[in-house]
Amino acid sequence: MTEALRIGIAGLGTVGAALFSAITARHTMLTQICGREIRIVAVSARDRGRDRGIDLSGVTWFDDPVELARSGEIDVLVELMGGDSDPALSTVRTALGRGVHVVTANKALLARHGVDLATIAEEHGVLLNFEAAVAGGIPVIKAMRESLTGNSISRVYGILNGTCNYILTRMQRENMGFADCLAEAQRLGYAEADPAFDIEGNDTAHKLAILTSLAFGTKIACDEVYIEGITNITIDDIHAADELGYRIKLLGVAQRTETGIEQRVHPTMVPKDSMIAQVDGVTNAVTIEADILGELMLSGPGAGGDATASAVLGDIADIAKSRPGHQHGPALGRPAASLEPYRQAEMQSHQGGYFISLRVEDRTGVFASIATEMAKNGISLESIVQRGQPAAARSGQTVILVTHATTEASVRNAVDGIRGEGYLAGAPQVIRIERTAAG
Ligand SMILES: NC(=O)c1ccc[n+]([C@@H]2O[C@H](COP(=O)([O-])OP(=O)(O)OC[C@H]3O[C@@H](n4cnc5c(N)ncnc54)[C@H](O)[C@@H]3O)[C@@H](O)[C@H]2O)c1
Ligand SMILES: N[C@@H](CCO)C(=O)O
Ligand code: NA
Repeated sequence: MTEALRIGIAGLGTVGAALFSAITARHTMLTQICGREIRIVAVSARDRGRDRGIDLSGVTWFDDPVELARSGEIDVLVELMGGDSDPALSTVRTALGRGVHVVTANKALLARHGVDLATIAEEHGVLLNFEAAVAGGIPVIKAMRESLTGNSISRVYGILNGTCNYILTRMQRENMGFADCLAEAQRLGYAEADPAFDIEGNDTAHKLAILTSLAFGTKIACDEVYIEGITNITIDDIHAADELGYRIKLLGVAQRTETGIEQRVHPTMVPKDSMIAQVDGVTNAVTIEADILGELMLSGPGAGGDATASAVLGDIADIAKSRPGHQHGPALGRPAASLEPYRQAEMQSHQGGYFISLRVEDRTGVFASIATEMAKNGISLESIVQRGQPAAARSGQTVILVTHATTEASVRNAVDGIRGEGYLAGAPQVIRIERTAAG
């Protein structure tokens, strides 16, 4: 039998410890499937003494993950530390540069340095696998990198952050407060080390930027993603959406338009009967619109130790099954040198429907003035309703509008015009509505 595939794991937190357990528990099965043993020979983490519920006797400990990458003891470096700079960056660079395969779950690192790292992997004839980096356990990287080859993709969108979807689901179902939902997501191992990355939308943006590159064959452009997180979404917004027949989800959307590519992350209203509206809790979903295949939707566990470890393990098994000397597929689905420059479409020209909620003072003519501002900007309304204020506010009204398809620029102009009228009693809430596949 071929020699064992020697694994070094840098990072033994939620994902690293789950991966260690999975490989240890399935040792015999993996050997049979891969035709060679997968053996963890070395690890690195910050705190050697911490109880992780795993047996580290028999593996070499490195205080410094870069030393692990340099050690010569390993065939595969598994990076599970996180962060878009050192030590993750130098650990991965060092491993690839020495001809060691890399598996990582680190979307922040790939979003910023993915093209460089893919180039180094190609130069050294090794694999850079990152299934766990986007939508956790869902095999979306494989689908886009391999199964959809030759398709032209027009749009890819989805729920890409388990923490946010978990928070929005519990707020909607149980009226739970935002902070309590977030604390629970952290306890369950879903959130990033700094959960601001989750709730402010950056984590979704990192994943979206990777998907955009795979979908459109362009260089990764994570700084070009328009980002709004979920921190301004209130239970009142969720209830108002519900009454109108919508759910609010944090979506990442990448779409080809006539002027370039739109990459946007924002809370989004989706019809309650759409497939994506039914995706709840930590579950993620990705929809890909492809010309040969048609529409593909993948859904499954998007975060958590075991779900993520499953994707990492699949990537390791692919390396174990590959044979030395065989050409390895490029990390981003095509040779890094052939990735095209990214061309950004302006957010102002985004087209779609909008939900606009305005807290207004009790004044004669307010309703008519709002309707006039909308008409002035060419916005046609699907509905406009007026209701009393939530209990917290003492007086006034809330006016809720749903628009037909219009442009971002028109909506921003109209809302600015309304602001200028002086009757708003709070910040306007604007939530985009996305066209989605029916359930
Ligand atoms: N938790 C999830 O559900 C999930 C899902 C998909 C991807 N990821 C990604 O997987 C990676 C790991 O996530 P996690 O949830 O296991 O994180 P974690 O915070 O639980 O664990 C991180 C591990 O890396 C080690 N580490 C961090 N900085 C280090 C440093 N400077 N030097 C040495 N060791 C260091 C820590 O000691 C710890 O063992 C991140 O990139 C994350 O974005 C996590
Ligand atoms: N914090 C991330 C982990 C999975 O990438 C999430 O909640 O989706
Ligand atoms: Na995945």
